[in-house]
Amino acid sequence: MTDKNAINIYRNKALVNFEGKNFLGQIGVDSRIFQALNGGGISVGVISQQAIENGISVLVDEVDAEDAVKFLKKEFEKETKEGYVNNIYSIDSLSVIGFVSDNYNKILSELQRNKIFPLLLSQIASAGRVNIVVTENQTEITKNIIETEIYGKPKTVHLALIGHGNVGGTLVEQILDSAYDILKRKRVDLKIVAIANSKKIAFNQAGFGSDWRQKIKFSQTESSVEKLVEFAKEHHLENLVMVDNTASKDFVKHYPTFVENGFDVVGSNKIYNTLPISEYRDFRKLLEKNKKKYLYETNVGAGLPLIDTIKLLHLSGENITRIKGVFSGTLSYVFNNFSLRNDKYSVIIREAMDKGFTEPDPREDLSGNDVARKLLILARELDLINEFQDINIQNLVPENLLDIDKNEFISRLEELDSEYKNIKENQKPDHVLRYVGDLHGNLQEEKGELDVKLISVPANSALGQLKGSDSIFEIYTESYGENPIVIMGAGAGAKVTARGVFGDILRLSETK
Ligand SMILES: NC(=O)C1=CN([C@@H]2O[C@H](COP(=O)(O)OP(=O)(O)OC[C@H]3O[C@@H](n4cnc5c(N)ncnc54)[C@H](OP(=O)(O)O)[C@@H]3O)[C@@H](O)[C@H]2O)C=CC1
Ligand SMILES: N[C@@H](CC=O)C(=O)O
Repeated sequence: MTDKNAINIYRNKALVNFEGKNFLGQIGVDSRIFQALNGGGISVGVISQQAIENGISVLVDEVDAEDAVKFLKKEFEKETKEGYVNNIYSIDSLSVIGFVSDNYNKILSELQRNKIFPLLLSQIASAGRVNIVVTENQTEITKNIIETEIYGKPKTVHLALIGHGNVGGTLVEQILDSAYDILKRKRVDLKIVAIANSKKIAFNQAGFGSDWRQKIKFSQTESSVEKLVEFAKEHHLENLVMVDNTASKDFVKHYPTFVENGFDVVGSNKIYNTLPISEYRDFRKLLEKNKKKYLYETNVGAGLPLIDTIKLLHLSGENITRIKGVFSGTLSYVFNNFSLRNDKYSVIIREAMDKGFTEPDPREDLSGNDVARKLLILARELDLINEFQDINIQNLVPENLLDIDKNEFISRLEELDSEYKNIKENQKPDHVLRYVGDLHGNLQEEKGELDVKLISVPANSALGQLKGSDSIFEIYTESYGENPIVIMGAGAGAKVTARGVFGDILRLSETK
Protein backbone atom coordinates (compact mmCIF):
# COMPACT_ATOMS: atom_id res chain seq x y z
CA MET A 1 0.00 0.00 0.00
CA THR A 2 1.40 3.45 -0.84
CA ASP A 3 1.44 6.19 1.78
CA LYS A 4 -0.62 9.08 0.47
CA ASN A 5 1.53 11.51 2.42
CA ALA A 6 4.80 10.19 1.05
CA ILE A 7 7.03 12.37 -1.04
CA ASN A 8 7.91 10.40 -4.17
CA ILE A 9 11.04 11.12 -6.11
CA TYR A 10 11.65 9.84 -9.63
CA ARG A 11 15.18 10.51 -10.80
CA ASN A 12 16.91 10.38 -14.21
CA LYS A 13 14.12 12.10 -16.09
CA ALA A 14 14.26 14.47 -19.04
CA LEU A 15 11.93 17.07 -20.47
CA VAL A 16 11.51 17.18 -24.20
CA ASN A 17 10.53 20.72 -25.07
CA PHE A 18 8.60 21.48 -28.16
CA GLU A 19 8.48 25.15 -29.22
CA GLY A 20 6.24 26.67 -31.86
CA LYS A 21 3.74 29.43 -32.40
CA ASN A 22 0.11 29.46 -33.66
CA PHE A 23 0.23 25.72 -33.64
CA LEU A 24 0.38 24.33 -30.19
CA GLY A 25 -3.24 24.94 -29.31
CA GLN A 26 -4.41 22.98 -32.35
CA ILE A 27 -6.49 19.91 -31.81
CA GLY A 28 -4.59 16.68 -32.20
CA VAL A 29 -1.09 17.91 -31.39
CA ASP A 30 -1.02 16.17 -28.01
CA SER A 31 -2.19 12.90 -29.45
CA ARG A 32 0.36 13.08 -32.30
CA ILE A 33 3.10 13.55 -29.68
CA PHE A 34 1.80 10.56 -27.72
CA GLN A 35 1.55 8.40 -30.78
CA ALA A 36 5.00 9.33 -32.09
CA LEU A 37 6.60 8.51 -28.77
CA ASN A 38 4.53 5.43 -27.92
CA GLY A 39 5.15 4.12 -31.43
CA GLY A 40 8.87 4.33 -30.67
CA GLY A 41 8.38 2.45 -27.39
CA ILE A 42 8.85 5.55 -25.22
CA SER A 43 6.53 6.05 -22.30
CA VAL A 44 5.40 9.62 -21.65
CA GLY A 45 5.01 10.90 -18.10
CA VAL A 46 3.32 14.29 -18.34
CA ILE A 47 2.49 16.60 -21.17
CA SER A 48 2.27 20.21 -20.14
CA GLN A 49 1.46 23.34 -22.10
CA GLN A 50 2.58 25.72 -19.39
CA ALA A 51 6.16 24.81 -18.79
CA ILE A 52 7.77 26.93 -21.48
CA GLU A 53 6.49 29.95 -23.30
CA ASN A 54 4.86 29.00 -26.62
CA GLY A 55 5.71 25.39 -25.96
CA ILE A 56 4.79 21.93 -24.86
CA SER A 57 6.95 19.88 -22.51
CA VAL A 58 6.91 16.11 -22.41
CA LEU A 59 8.42 14.17 -19.54
CA VAL A 60 10.34 11.02 -20.47
CA ASP A 61 13.05 8.80 -18.98
CA GLU A 62 16.47 10.31 -19.52
CA VAL A 63 17.67 7.26 -21.47
CA ASP A 64 14.86 7.83 -23.99
CA ALA A 65 15.39 11.59 -24.39
CA GLU A 66 17.56 11.46 -27.49
CA ASP A 67 15.18 9.07 -29.31
CA ALA A 68 12.18 11.11 -28.20
CA VAL A 69 13.65 14.24 -29.81
CA LYS A 70 14.38 12.23 -32.99
CA PHE A 71 10.83 10.78 -33.24
CA LEU A 72 9.20 14.15 -32.62
CA LYS A 73 11.39 15.89 -35.19
CA LYS A 74 10.31 13.26 -37.73
CA GLU A 75 6.61 13.49 -36.81
CA PHE A 76 6.62 17.29 -37.08
CA GLU A 77 9.00 17.59 -40.03
CA LYS A 78 6.41 19.31 -42.22
CA GLU A 79 5.41 21.83 -39.53
CA THR A 80 9.08 22.57 -38.88
CA LYS A 81 9.65 23.34 -42.57
CA GLU A 82 6.55 25.54 -42.61
CA GLY A 83 7.86 27.44 -39.58
CA TYR A 84 5.14 26.35 -37.11
CA VAL A 85 7.64 24.42 -35.01
CA ASN A 86 10.84 26.23 -34.09
CA ASN A 87 12.75 23.88 -31.93
CA ILE A 88 12.58 20.42 -30.35
CA TYR A 89 15.20 19.63 -27.70
CA SER A 90 15.66 17.88 -24.39
CA ILE A 91 16.79 18.96 -20.91
CA ASP A 92 18.38 16.05 -19.05
CA SER A 93 19.31 15.24 -15.43
CA LEU A 94 15.95 16.07 -13.92
CA SER A 95 13.88 14.67 -11.09
CA VAL A 96 10.14 14.58 -10.58
CA ILE A 97 9.00 15.13 -7.02
CA GLY A 98 5.41 14.17 -6.24
CA PHE A 99 3.62 15.10 -3.03
CA VAL A 100 0.22 15.91 -1.60
CA SER A 101 -0.30 19.31 -0.01
CA ASP A 102 -3.14 21.70 0.75
CA ASN A 103 -0.65 24.53 0.97
CA TYR A 104 1.01 24.25 -2.35
CA ASN A 105 1.46 28.03 -2.78
CA LYS A 106 3.47 28.26 0.46
CA ILE A 107 5.78 25.49 -0.78
CA LEU A 108 6.22 27.22 -4.10
CA SER A 109 7.12 30.51 -2.45
CA GLU A 110 9.63 28.76 -0.12
CA LEU A 111 11.19 27.13 -3.18
CA GLN A 112 11.44 30.48 -4.93
CA ARG A 113 13.03 32.08 -1.88
CA ASN A 114 15.69 29.41 -2.12
CA LYS A 115 16.14 30.12 -5.82
CA ILE A 116 14.41 26.94 -7.01
CA PHE A 117 12.15 27.48 -9.98
CA PRO A 118 10.51 24.21 -11.06
CA LEU A 119 10.73 23.50 -14.78
CA LEU A 120 7.29 21.95 -14.79
CA LEU A 121 4.36 21.80 -12.41
CA SER A 122 1.32 19.62 -12.68
CA GLN A 123 -1.44 19.64 -10.15
CA ILE A 124 -4.45 17.41 -9.64
CA ALA A 125 -6.49 19.98 -7.77
CA SER A 126 -9.16 17.63 -6.35
CA ALA A 127 -6.58 15.32 -4.74
CA GLY A 128 -4.14 18.10 -3.77
CA ARG A 129 -1.45 16.05 -5.58
CA VAL A 130 1.37 18.00 -7.13
CA ASN A 131 4.27 16.93 -9.31
CA ILE A 132 7.16 19.27 -9.87
CA VAL A 133 10.19 18.84 -12.06
CA VAL A 134 13.52 20.20 -10.84
CA THR A 135 17.14 19.70 -11.83
CA GLU A 136 18.95 16.73 -10.29
CA ASN A 137 21.23 18.98 -8.22
CA GLN A 138 18.21 20.74 -6.67
CA THR A 139 16.44 17.52 -5.71
CA GLU A 140 17.64 17.17 -2.10
CA ILE A 141 17.09 20.81 -1.15
CA THR A 142 13.61 20.72 -2.76
CA LYS A 143 12.76 17.55 -0.82
CA ASN A 144 13.97 19.13 2.45
CA ILE A 145 11.83 22.22 1.90
CA ILE A 146 8.74 20.16 1.04
CA GLU A 147 9.29 17.93 4.09
CA THR A 148 9.58 20.96 6.35
CA GLU A 149 6.31 22.34 5.03
CA ILE A 150 4.34 19.07 4.92
CA TYR A 151 5.59 17.10 7.93
CA GLY A 152 6.72 20.01 10.08
CA LYS A 153 10.23 18.53 9.91
CA PRO A 154 12.70 20.80 11.74
CA LYS A 155 13.85 23.51 9.44
CA THR A 156 17.60 23.59 8.96
CA VAL A 157 19.11 27.06 8.79
CA HIS A 158 22.65 27.05 7.39
CA LEU A 159 24.87 29.76 8.85
CA ALA A 160 28.08 31.16 7.39
CA LEU A 161 29.79 33.21 10.11
CA ILE A 162 32.31 35.74 8.84
CA GLY A 163 34.56 37.07 11.60
CA HIS A 164 35.13 35.15 14.84
CA GLY A 165 36.76 37.84 17.01
CA ASN A 166 35.12 39.31 20.12
CA VAL A 167 31.58 39.35 18.80
CA GLY A 168 31.77 36.55 16.20
CA GLY A 169 33.59 34.13 18.54
CA THR A 170 31.07 34.76 21.34
CA LEU A 171 28.23 34.24 18.87
CA VAL A 172 29.56 30.80 17.85
CA GLU A 173 29.61 29.75 21.51
CA GLN A 174 26.12 31.13 22.15
CA ILE A 175 24.72 29.28 19.12
CA LEU A 176 26.38 26.00 20.11
CA ASP A 177 25.05 26.37 23.68
CA SER A 178 21.47 27.06 22.63
CA ALA A 179 21.10 25.02 19.41
CA TYR A 180 19.53 21.97 21.07
CA ASP A 181 16.96 24.05 22.98
CA ILE A 182 16.05 25.97 19.86
CA LEU A 183 15.63 22.73 17.94
CA LYS A 184 13.26 21.43 20.63
CA ARG A 185 11.33 24.62 21.24
CA LYS A 186 11.25 26.19 17.78
CA ARG A 187 11.95 23.22 15.50
CA VAL A 188 14.77 25.18 13.92
CA ASP A 189 18.07 23.37 13.43
CA LEU A 190 20.82 26.01 13.39
CA LYS A 191 23.91 24.66 11.64
CA ILE A 192 27.13 26.64 11.42
CA VAL A 193 28.51 25.36 8.12
CA ALA A 194 31.23 27.94 7.49
CA ILE A 195 33.47 30.10 9.69
CA ALA A 196 35.91 32.62 8.24
CA ASN A 197 38.43 35.25 9.23
CA SER A 198 40.40 37.55 6.94
CA LYS A 199 42.84 34.79 5.99
CA LYS A 200 41.08 31.42 6.21
CA ILE A 201 37.72 29.76 5.92
CA ALA A 202 36.61 26.38 7.29
CA PHE A 203 33.61 24.38 6.09
CA ASN A 204 31.56 21.66 7.75
CA GLN A 205 28.38 20.53 6.04
CA ALA A 206 27.21 18.66 9.16
CA GLY A 207 27.68 21.76 11.32
CA PHE A 208 30.62 22.80 13.53
CA GLY A 209 30.82 21.65 17.14
CA SER A 210 32.84 22.77 20.15
CA ASP A 211 36.16 22.10 18.36
CA TRP A 212 35.49 24.89 15.85
CA ARG A 213 38.53 26.93 16.89
CA GLN A 214 40.83 24.02 16.06
CA LYS A 215 39.10 23.52 12.74
CA ILE A 216 39.58 27.13 11.64
CA LYS A 217 43.10 27.21 13.06
CA PHE A 218 44.19 24.24 10.96
CA SER A 219 42.11 24.99 7.89
CA GLN A 220 44.19 25.15 4.71
CA THR A 221 41.51 27.02 2.75
CA GLU A 222 42.11 30.65 1.96
CA SER A 223 39.21 32.95 2.92
CA SER A 224 37.08 33.46 -0.17
CA VAL A 225 33.50 34.46 -0.86
CA GLU A 226 33.52 32.51 -4.14
CA LYS A 227 34.47 29.32 -2.28
CA LEU A 228 31.69 29.88 0.23
CA VAL A 229 29.06 30.40 -2.47
CA GLU A 230 30.41 27.35 -4.33
CA PHE A 231 30.26 25.25 -1.13
CA ALA A 232 26.61 26.20 -0.53
CA LYS A 233 25.73 25.27 -4.12
CA GLU A 234 27.68 22.04 -4.18
CA HIS A 235 25.97 20.81 -1.01
CA HIS A 236 22.54 22.14 -2.00
CA LEU A 237 22.07 24.00 1.28
CA GLU A 238 18.73 25.68 1.87
CA ASN A 239 17.90 28.61 4.21
CA LEU A 240 21.30 30.26 3.99
CA VAL A 241 22.30 33.14 6.25
CA MET A 242 25.59 35.03 6.03
CA VAL A 243 26.50 36.75 9.29
CA ASP A 244 29.07 39.55 9.08
CA ASN A 245 30.85 40.13 12.40
CA THR A 246 33.81 41.94 10.88
CA ALA A 247 34.37 45.68 10.74
CA SER A 248 35.67 45.32 7.19
CA LYS A 249 35.05 47.97 4.54
CA ASP A 250 36.10 45.51 1.84
CA PHE A 251 33.99 42.58 2.92
CA VAL A 252 30.68 44.48 2.63
CA LYS A 253 31.27 44.80 -1.12
CA HIS A 254 30.31 41.12 -1.32
CA TYR A 255 26.83 41.53 0.20
CA PRO A 256 25.11 41.73 -3.21
CA THR A 257 26.85 38.49 -4.29
CA PHE A 258 25.49 36.73 -1.22
CA VAL A 259 21.96 37.98 -1.82
CA GLU A 260 22.09 36.99 -5.49
CA ASN A 261 23.16 33.52 -4.41
CA GLY A 262 20.34 32.88 -1.99
CA PHE A 263 21.72 34.18 1.33
CA ASP A 264 19.93 36.42 3.81
CA VAL A 265 22.31 38.77 5.60
CA VAL A 266 22.75 39.58 9.30
CA GLY A 267 25.45 41.98 10.40
CA SER A 268 26.96 43.75 13.37
CA ASN A 269 29.22 45.49 10.84
CA LYS A 270 27.93 49.04 10.33
CA ILE A 271 29.71 49.84 7.10
CA TYR A 272 27.07 48.84 4.52
CA ASN A 273 24.42 51.04 6.07
CA THR A 274 26.69 54.08 5.84
CA LEU A 275 27.77 53.73 2.20
CA PRO A 276 26.52 56.43 -0.20
CA ILE A 277 22.72 56.55 -0.20
CA SER A 278 22.53 55.27 -3.81
CA GLU A 279 24.28 52.01 -2.81
CA TYR A 280 22.20 51.80 0.37
CA ARG A 281 19.01 52.02 -1.69
CA ASP A 282 20.16 49.74 -4.52
CA PHE A 283 20.91 47.05 -1.97
CA ARG A 284 17.39 47.32 -0.54
CA LYS A 285 15.98 46.91 -4.06
CA LEU A 286 18.19 43.88 -4.63
CA LEU A 287 16.96 42.35 -1.38
CA GLU A 288 13.37 42.89 -2.40
CA LYS A 289 13.91 41.45 -5.86
CA ASN A 290 15.53 38.34 -4.40
CA LYS A 291 13.03 38.07 -1.50
CA LYS A 292 15.92 38.30 0.97
CA LYS A 293 16.36 40.15 4.25
CA TYR A 294 19.14 42.16 5.87
CA LEU A 295 18.94 42.53 9.67
CA TYR A 296 21.35 44.70 11.67
CA GLU A 297 19.78 45.45 15.05
CA THR A 298 23.24 45.57 16.69
CA ASN A 299 24.44 48.39 14.43
CA VAL A 300 23.22 50.92 16.98
CA GLY A 301 23.09 50.30 20.72
CA ALA A 302 24.61 46.77 20.50
CA GLY A 303 22.00 44.42 22.05
CA LEU A 304 19.45 47.17 22.85
CA PRO A 305 16.20 47.00 20.84
CA LEU A 306 16.70 50.36 19.19
CA ILE A 307 16.51 49.98 15.44
CA ASP A 308 13.34 47.92 15.61
CA THR A 309 11.72 50.45 17.92
CA ILE A 310 12.57 53.34 15.63
CA LYS A 311 11.48 51.40 12.54
CA LEU A 312 8.13 50.57 14.11
CA LEU A 313 7.50 54.12 15.33
CA HIS A 314 8.34 55.52 11.92
CA LEU A 315 6.34 52.90 10.00
CA SER A 316 3.30 53.44 12.20
CA GLY A 317 3.34 57.12 11.25
CA GLU A 318 4.75 58.51 14.50
CA ASN A 319 6.60 61.72 13.78
CA ILE A 320 10.10 61.40 15.28
CA THR A 321 11.45 64.89 15.86
CA ARG A 322 14.85 64.28 17.46
CA ILE A 323 17.13 61.48 18.66
CA LYS A 324 19.99 62.27 20.98
CA GLY A 325 22.14 60.64 23.59
CA VAL A 326 25.33 58.74 24.22
CA PHE A 327 25.68 56.33 21.31
CA SER A 328 29.05 54.76 22.05
CA GLY A 329 29.66 52.14 24.72
CA THR A 330 33.38 52.82 24.49
CA LEU A 331 33.13 56.59 24.85
CA SER A 332 30.53 56.17 27.57
CA TYR A 333 32.96 53.97 29.52
CA VAL A 334 35.90 56.28 28.83
CA PHE A 335 34.22 59.55 29.88
CA ASN A 336 32.11 58.09 32.72
CA ASN A 337 35.29 56.75 34.28
CA PHE A 338 37.66 59.54 33.32
CA SER A 339 35.29 62.15 34.75
CA LEU A 340 35.16 60.49 38.18
CA ARG A 341 38.47 58.68 38.64
CA ASN A 342 41.98 60.04 38.97
CA ASP A 343 43.39 57.67 36.36
CA LYS A 344 44.91 58.90 33.13
CA TYR A 345 42.83 59.08 29.96
CA SER A 346 45.08 56.51 28.22
CA VAL A 347 44.69 54.02 31.08
CA ILE A 348 40.92 54.14 30.75
CA ILE A 349 41.02 53.81 26.96
CA ARG A 350 43.15 50.69 27.37
CA GLU A 351 40.57 49.30 29.82
CA ALA A 352 37.79 49.87 27.28
CA MET A 353 39.86 47.98 24.71
CA ASP A 354 40.50 45.08 27.11
CA LYS A 355 36.80 44.84 27.88
CA GLY A 356 36.01 44.40 24.16
CA PHE A 357 34.04 47.66 23.82
CA THR A 358 36.16 49.33 21.15
CA GLU A 359 36.20 48.78 17.43
CA PRO A 360 39.06 46.61 16.12
CA ASP A 361 40.87 49.95 15.58
CA PRO A 362 39.98 52.14 18.62
CA ARG A 363 40.49 55.27 16.53
CA GLU A 364 37.12 54.47 14.93
CA ASP A 365 35.59 55.22 18.35
CA LEU A 366 37.87 58.08 19.38
CA SER A 367 37.59 59.88 16.05
CA GLY A 368 33.80 59.98 16.45
CA ASN A 369 33.34 57.96 13.23
CA ASP A 370 31.60 55.08 14.98
CA VAL A 371 29.08 57.40 16.68
CA ALA A 372 28.62 59.25 13.39
CA ARG A 373 27.85 55.96 11.61
CA LYS A 374 25.24 55.09 14.23
CA LEU A 375 23.61 58.46 13.91
CA LEU A 376 23.52 58.16 10.13
CA ILE A 377 22.02 54.65 10.34
CA LEU A 378 19.19 56.00 12.53
CA ALA A 379 18.66 58.99 10.21
CA ARG A 380 18.28 56.64 7.26
CA GLU A 381 15.74 54.54 9.17
CA LEU A 382 13.67 57.73 9.15
CA ASP A 383 14.06 57.89 5.34
CA LEU A 384 16.41 60.87 5.55
CA ILE A 385 18.95 60.88 2.74
CA ASN A 386 21.95 62.19 4.68
CA GLU A 387 25.45 61.18 3.66
CA PHE A 388 28.36 60.51 6.02
CA GLN A 389 30.05 63.77 5.00
CA ASP A 390 26.97 65.75 6.16
CA ILE A 391 27.79 64.90 9.77
CA ASN A 392 29.55 67.43 12.01
CA ILE A 393 32.02 65.28 13.86
CA GLN A 394 34.32 66.33 16.69
CA ASN A 395 37.34 64.12 16.24
CA LEU A 396 39.22 63.30 19.45
CA VAL A 397 42.31 61.84 17.74
CA PRO A 398 45.14 64.32 17.07
CA GLU A 399 45.94 64.78 13.35
CA ASN A 400 49.46 63.33 13.73
CA LEU A 401 48.10 60.04 15.10
CA LEU A 402 45.31 59.55 12.57
CA ASP A 403 47.19 57.80 9.78
CA ILE A 404 49.83 55.80 11.61
CA ASP A 405 49.71 52.02 12.12
CA LYS A 406 47.08 50.89 14.64
CA ASN A 407 49.61 49.26 17.01
CA GLU A 408 51.80 52.34 16.97
CA PHE A 409 48.75 54.47 17.80
CA ILE A 410 47.95 52.25 20.76
CA SER A 411 51.55 52.44 21.98
CA ARG A 412 51.37 56.28 21.84
CA LEU A 413 48.03 56.71 23.66
CA GLU A 414 49.81 58.52 26.53
CA GLU A 415 50.29 61.48 24.17
CA LEU A 416 46.58 62.26 24.64
CA ASP A 417 46.76 62.45 28.43
CA SER A 418 47.74 66.09 29.06
CA GLU A 419 45.13 67.54 26.65
CA TYR A 420 42.30 65.57 28.27
CA LYS A 421 43.54 66.37 31.77
CA ASN A 422 43.15 70.06 30.83
CA ILE A 423 39.70 69.56 29.33
CA LYS A 424 38.57 67.77 32.47
CA GLU A 425 39.98 70.42 34.81
CA ASN A 426 38.54 73.34 32.85
CA GLN A 427 34.92 72.30 33.29
CA LYS A 428 32.45 74.14 35.50
CA PRO A 429 32.18 72.67 39.02
CA ASP A 430 30.23 69.41 39.34
CA HIS A 431 30.31 68.80 35.62
CA VAL A 432 31.31 65.66 33.76
CA LEU A 433 32.31 64.91 30.16
CA ARG A 434 30.03 63.06 27.77
CA TYR A 435 30.42 62.28 24.05
CA VAL A 436 27.01 62.68 22.43
CA GLY A 437 25.20 62.26 19.14
CA ASP A 438 22.28 64.43 18.13
CA LEU A 439 19.94 64.02 15.15
CA HIS A 440 17.80 67.13 14.93
CA GLY A 441 16.48 69.82 12.58
CA ASN A 442 13.33 69.38 10.55
CA LEU A 443 13.23 65.62 10.14
CA GLN A 444 10.34 65.94 7.69
CA GLU A 445 12.74 67.44 5.14
CA GLU A 446 15.09 65.35 2.99
CA LYS A 447 18.02 65.76 5.34
CA GLY A 448 18.40 66.19 9.09
CA GLU A 449 21.23 67.79 11.05
CA LEU A 450 23.69 65.37 12.60
CA ASP A 451 26.14 66.43 15.31
CA VAL A 452 28.64 64.31 17.17
CA LYS A 453 30.62 66.03 19.94
CA LEU A 454 32.17 66.10 23.39
CA ILE A 455 30.19 68.14 25.91
CA SER A 456 30.33 68.94 29.59
CA VAL A 457 27.07 68.38 31.53
CA PRO A 458 26.00 68.70 35.18
CA ALA A 459 26.90 65.52 37.05
CA ASN A 460 23.34 65.28 38.38
CA SER A 461 21.67 65.46 34.93
CA ALA A 462 20.33 62.33 33.17
CA LEU A 463 23.39 62.20 30.92
CA GLY A 464 25.70 63.00 33.83
CA GLN A 465 24.46 60.02 35.79
CA LEU A 466 25.25 57.48 33.10
CA LYS A 467 27.33 54.55 34.40
CA GLY A 468 29.73 51.91 33.06
CA SER A 469 29.54 51.42 29.32
CA ASP A 470 25.83 52.24 29.14
CA SER A 471 24.37 54.05 26.16
CA ILE A 472 21.30 56.22 26.37
CA PHE A 473 19.02 57.13 23.49
CA GLU A 474 16.31 59.76 23.90
CA ILE A 475 13.72 59.51 21.13
CA TYR A 476 11.51 62.59 20.86
CA THR A 477 8.26 62.23 18.94
CA GLU A 478 5.17 64.32 18.31
CA SER A 479 2.87 62.12 20.44
CA TYR A 480 5.29 61.79 23.35
CA GLY A 481 5.94 65.55 23.38
CA GLU A 482 8.50 66.84 25.85
CA ASN A 483 9.02 63.42 27.47
CA PRO A 484 11.14 61.29 25.18
CA ILE A 485 11.07 57.53 24.92
CA VAL A 486 14.32 56.52 26.61
CA ILE A 487 16.25 53.36 25.80
CA MET A 488 19.23 52.78 28.06
CA GLY A 489 21.59 49.90 28.78
CA ALA A 490 24.87 48.27 27.81
CA GLY A 491 26.00 49.98 24.61
CA ALA A 492 28.89 47.66 23.84
CA GLY A 493 30.38 44.32 24.79
CA ALA A 494 30.81 40.99 23.05
CA LYS A 495 28.11 39.12 25.00
CA VAL A 496 25.29 41.61 24.54
CA THR A 497 26.20 42.25 20.91
CA ALA A 498 26.45 38.56 20.02
CA ARG A 499 23.09 38.04 21.74
CA GLY A 500 21.61 40.78 19.55
CA VAL A 501 23.03 39.20 16.40
CA PHE A 502 21.64 35.86 17.56
CA GLY A 503 18.24 37.53 17.93
CA ASP A 504 18.40 38.68 14.31
CA ILE A 505 19.28 35.14 13.18
CA LEU A 506 16.28 33.74 15.04
CA ARG A 507 14.00 36.43 13.68
CA LEU A 508 15.09 35.47 10.18
CA SER A 509 14.72 31.76 10.91
CA GLU A 510 11.12 32.29 11.93
CA THR A 511 10.23 33.91 8.64
CA LYS A 512 11.83 31.12 6.62
N1 LIG B 1 32.39 45.14 20.31
C1 LIG B 1 31.17 45.61 20.45
O1 LIG B 1 30.70 45.87 21.57
C2 LIG B 1 30.30 45.81 19.25
C3 LIG B 1 30.78 45.56 18.01
N2 LIG B 1 30.00 45.74 16.91
C4 LIG B 1 30.57 45.44 15.62
O2 LIG B 1 31.00 44.09 15.61
C5 LIG B 1 31.98 43.93 14.59
C6 LIG B 1 33.08 43.02 15.10
O3 LIG B 1 33.71 43.61 16.20
P1 LIG B 1 34.73 42.76 17.08
O4 LIG B 1 34.25 41.36 17.21
O5 LIG B 1 34.97 43.54 18.30
O6 LIG B 1 36.04 42.76 16.14
P2 LIG B 1 37.32 41.79 16.21
O7 LIG B 1 38.46 42.58 15.70
O8 LIG B 1 37.42 41.16 17.55
O9 LIG B 1 36.97 40.63 15.15
C7 LIG B 1 36.88 40.87 13.79
C8 LIG B 1 36.85 39.55 13.04
O10 LIG B 1 36.59 39.83 11.67
C9 LIG B 1 37.57 39.16 10.88
N3 LIG B 1 37.76 39.87 9.62
C10 LIG B 1 38.26 41.12 9.43
N4 LIG B 1 38.27 41.42 8.11
C11 LIG B 1 37.76 40.34 7.47
C12 LIG B 1 37.52 40.03 6.10
N5 LIG B 1 37.77 40.90 5.13
N6 LIG B 1 36.99 38.81 5.80
C13 LIG B 1 36.73 37.91 6.77
N7 LIG B 1 36.94 38.16 8.08
C14 LIG B 1 37.45 39.35 8.43
C15 LIG B 1 38.81 39.16 11.75
O11 LIG B 1 39.73 38.22 11.25
P3 LIG B 1 41.33 38.46 11.40
O12 LIG B 1 41.64 38.12 12.80
O13 LIG B 1 41.91 37.52 10.39
O14 LIG B 1 41.57 39.91 11.06
C16 LIG B 1 38.18 38.80 13.08
O15 LIG B 1 37.91 37.41 13.15
C17 LIG B 1 32.42 45.35 14.22
O16 LIG B 1 31.86 45.71 12.99
C18 LIG B 1 31.83 46.23 15.32
O17 LIG B 1 31.50 47.52 14.90
C19 LIG B 1 28.71 46.18 16.99
C20 LIG B 1 28.16 46.45 18.20
C21 LIG B 1 28.92 46.32 19.45
N1 LIG C 1 32.81 50.37 19.55
C1 LIG C 1 31.39 50.45 19.62
C2 LIG C 1 30.84 49.08 19.69
C3 LIG C 1 29.42 49.05 19.41
O1 LIG C 1 28.92 49.47 18.37
C4 LIG C 1 30.97 51.20 20.86
O2 LIG C 1 31.80 51.33 21.74
O3 LIG C 1 29.83 51.66 20.94
